[in-house]
Order: sequence, then C-alpha cells, then structure tokens
Amino acid sequence: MTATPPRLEVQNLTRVYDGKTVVDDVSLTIGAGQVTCLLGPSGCGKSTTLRMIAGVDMQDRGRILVDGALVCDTVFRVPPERRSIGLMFQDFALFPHLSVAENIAFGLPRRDGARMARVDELLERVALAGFGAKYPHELSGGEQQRVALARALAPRPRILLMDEPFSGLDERLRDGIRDDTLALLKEEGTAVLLVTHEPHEAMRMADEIALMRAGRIVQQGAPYNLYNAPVDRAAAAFFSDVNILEGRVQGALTQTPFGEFLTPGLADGTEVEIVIRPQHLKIDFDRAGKGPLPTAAEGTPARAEVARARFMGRESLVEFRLCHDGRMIRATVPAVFLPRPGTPMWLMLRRDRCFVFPKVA
Ligand SMILES: Nc1ncnc2c1ncn2[C@@H]1O[C@H](COP(=O)(O)OP(=O)(O)OP(=O)(O)O)[C@@H](O)[C@H]1O
Repeated sequence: MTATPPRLEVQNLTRVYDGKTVVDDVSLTIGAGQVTCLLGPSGCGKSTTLRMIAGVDMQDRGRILVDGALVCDTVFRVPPERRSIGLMFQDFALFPHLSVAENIAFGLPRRDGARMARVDELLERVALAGFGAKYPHELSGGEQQRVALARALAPRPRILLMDEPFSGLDERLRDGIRDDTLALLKEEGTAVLLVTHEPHEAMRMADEIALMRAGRIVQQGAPYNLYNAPVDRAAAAFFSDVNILEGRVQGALTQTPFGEFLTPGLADGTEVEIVIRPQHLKIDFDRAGKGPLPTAAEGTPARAEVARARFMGRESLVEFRLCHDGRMIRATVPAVFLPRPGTPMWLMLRRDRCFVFPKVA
C-alpha cells in the first residue's frame, strides 16, 4: 500500500535575483484541508515563494509537486492556469466592471451548467446571499474580501495561496473575518499556504507555521511548538516581547541577578542569552527591604524599582530597574495592578518558561 502524497510539496526551492539569494532551499509539504502559514518579516522571501508555487515566477533550483505529480522543476513547467492553484491577494483584485456574481463565476467554465448554482452556494457560504447583482465599489472592505475568497474557491482549487489576505481590513473586523475564512477553507478541504508577517494571524489561522528569515525556513511546526520551543532568540522574539539576561557559562551554570541558572551542555566560557517573556515574570511586594524566599522553580528573587507602568487594558506593562545592576526588565501583570514609579518590588523568573541560547555574534 502506498501512502497518499501531500497535496502540495515544495522541495529545495531557491530563487536568486541579481546575484542575491532571496529564497534559499525552502522545502515544505501541506496536506488536504491543512493551513500552513509562511510567517516572517518584510522582505524575507515569502511572496517570492508563493509566486513560484503559483507559476508566475520561476525558481532557479527545486521542484514543486501537486498530489505527487511534478508541476515544475527547472526544465518542466505546467502553466499557472493548469495547476489547480487558486490565488488571493491583499488587494482582492476584484474586476470593477463585473458584478459580484460574475466575479465569483469568472474562473468557472462557461459551459458548466452548474456554474450559477456554485455561485449561489458560495454567496450563501460567505453570507452574501442577495449581493450577486451588486458591483465591487458598492461593497465594504470585509464584503469585498468575502467575494475574493468565494471567487478563489469557486473552481474548487486543490491549493489556495493567500498573500496577506486580511491586511487591508479594519483591525476590529479582522479576527471575525479570519475565523469565518478558516471555517470555509476547512469545509472546502483546500490545502492553504497563507503568507503573513503577523504572528497573531499565523497563530489564529495555522495548523502549521513555517517561520522564514532571510530566505530560509528556520523553524516549522504547530503554533504551540514554535511559541513554546523557539529555535533561537530571534524566533522567540518574533512572537512576543522578550527580556534578555546575558551571562557566561561556568561549570554548567550561569550567574544572573536571579541567582545561578542551569545552562547544561555548553562549554565553560560560552556566552549565553537567557530569554524570558514579560508574562513569565512573577512580582512580589517589598516588605521592609525583604522579599520572598528562593524556590527551585523561581530561583532567587531580585529586587527592583518600578521605572514606568503603562495601563494596556487587559494588562499593565511594568518596566523595572534591577537594583543589582540597573538593567531594565519588562513584566506584564493583570491590569488591576498599576504601581507607581519608584515602588520597590521583587521579581522572580518562571524558570520552566525561560529559554537558553548561546549568544550569536
Ligand atoms: N522581481 C524582483 N527582482 C529583484 N528583486 C526582487 C524581485 N522580487 C522580490 N525581490 C527581492 O526579493 C526579496 C524578497 O521579496 P519578497 O517580496 O518575496 O519578500 P516578502 O517576505 O514577501 O516581503 P513583504 O512581506 O514585504 O511582501 C526582497 O529583498 C525583494 O526586494
């Protein structure tokens, strides 16, 4: 018995522009009904990867397969319109002179008797029943997005490529639209590759995230794993604000203002960075210069003074200056707590939530 091949398989995709490698040996697979987010900062090569898969740009190296069949290598190339790959871009690119129904029907064969039935079905599914005769300029941004989604899905593509499909929308509407879009994509069973530079969006949408930096995929996996087991400091910092404690390993330990820290597996003298997210600090009150007792889970408390506290709605962001060496540490705490600058307090690290990485030059 042979295993079912992935819906989309990209092998060692590489693209060089003007002598610069902008996509560097990218490999990934996506199964039917799975959403993978290609996440990374601006200019890291996400859109170029998408364009090669769509067939509007040609790789210098690597192969693309759909359901196990070769679609493109550096010699052979199936044209874009015969790849069963749908596209959806940030600007939706609706045809202004066509009605909503005509936009959605655009990719369906004219002789297809079920053409209008499919249009009506999709209009219903994107909650736009009755909008078929309207024109794009008569719709809100969110409605246009839903038409673009319906148009992309109408021919039942095996794969849908989405490039920042929510970035033109009002921030307050985005989460609802993301959830509705995801529900429809799952119903249709399409394999989706979605490009975004927003970690929040990737975590909300993705079954898998491929984190990209300078043309390469540096980490790939479920959102939970990327957030909780980042491969390096930059991967940790991409998902949230972080504090960094620097130190040098001596006998598998590193000295910090929070006491000795276990840093096993690293040679003596290695410079390390201990990374901690602001929500993983614990804060305690100062009792006449005394703080809580050290524990195995939280180490030694460090005394600090509130430098600044900002109310953020659900939480407060408090910046502390450590008494030990004056360095600044940020902590987030429930918003009921908004201490005044100058207040002495004690900080502890949740050691199980810290990441230790050798320092990168
Ligand atoms: N046709 C081109 N010719 C030359 N350089 C290009 C071309 N297209 C893209 N690049 C360069 O390739 C790099 C990657 O661009 P790409 O658009 O893939 O990045 P991105 O991660 O999608 O960024 P963004 O999120 O800003 O769209 C950039 O440095 C860009 O300037």
